[in-house]
Amino acid sequence: MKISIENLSMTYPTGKRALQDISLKLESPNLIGLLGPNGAGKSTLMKLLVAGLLPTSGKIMLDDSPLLQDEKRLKGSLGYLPQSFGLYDELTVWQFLDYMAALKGISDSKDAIRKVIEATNLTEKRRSRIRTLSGGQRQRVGIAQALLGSPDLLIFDEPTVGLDPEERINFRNLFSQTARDKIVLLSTHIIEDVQSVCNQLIIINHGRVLFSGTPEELIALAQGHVGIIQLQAGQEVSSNHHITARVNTSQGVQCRIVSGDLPSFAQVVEPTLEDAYMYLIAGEGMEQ
Ligand SMILES: Nc1ncnc2c1ncn2[C@@H]1O[C@H](COP(=O)(O)OP(=O)(O)OP(=O)(O)O)[C@@H](O)[C@H]1O
Repeated sequence: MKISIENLSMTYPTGKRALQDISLKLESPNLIGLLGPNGAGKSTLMKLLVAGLLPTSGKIMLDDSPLLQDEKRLKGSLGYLPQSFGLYDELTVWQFLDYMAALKGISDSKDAIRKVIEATNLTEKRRSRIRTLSGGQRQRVGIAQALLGSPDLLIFDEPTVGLDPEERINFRNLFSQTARDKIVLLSTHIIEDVQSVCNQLIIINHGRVLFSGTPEELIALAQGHVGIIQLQAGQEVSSNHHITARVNTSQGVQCRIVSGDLPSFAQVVEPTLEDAYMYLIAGEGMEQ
């Protein structure tokens, strides 16, 4: 599967320009992390990709036909976990997934449900009513319904919200396995979620694409722009630099900073993915 996003813009009826002239190519197999601060436009992009919203201008091509012309095909090959997902509280996990399987037109639903229940570690909870589940378990049910029928395109809007660290690791592994022959696009605020598993990262801010490439390419952008400085009592970091960590030591305060222009006394260090992300996002307001 190949998705081509061409000059896509979205302005809400309120006049809010959520996306501005976005062009991107997504190809399977690929696990893609969509990163950006609150309000950057991530959910809007995802809703446009699942034809839940119509763009103001531009288009999305699914293989070689326009997405909106081929909505039926899209629905058959799509798994989507929206950011807020209404579950039917009185149904059991199995009943809910059975209902979702029927909506998706899956014929061998028993087998399909069993597979996603196992993948999301819900076997013990399959007969529990959804209202009795914890936040993390409910999130797992949301992920399970998206996986039903093994769709070629999976879109997860903040799938790891509400999951504890162990569950987050399990899900990272699950996304990575799932993406072996599919496109999985996941949005998150948590860099660790994408660090070890995504082969493509897309960073958006203020409705524009700031970066699309591999994690290594993102890190390379920040080379020479991350350093450690030691502050004496009463000394402050200039507002041109962005602090990513601050540790109190016996000699004073040690700060890790990212900056377009590191001070000469900074000890230059290798950037992490988080540093590189901060460099890119904060860079819009930094002196270069
Ligand atoms: N239905 C809507 N009507 C008007 N404005 C909207 C609507 N939905 C989103 N917006 C605005 O569009 C911008 C992008 O929102 P969007 O939800 O796509 O961002 P996001 O990156 O997903 O943010 P978050 O990480 O907080 O979920 C924001 O300024 C938001 O307030």
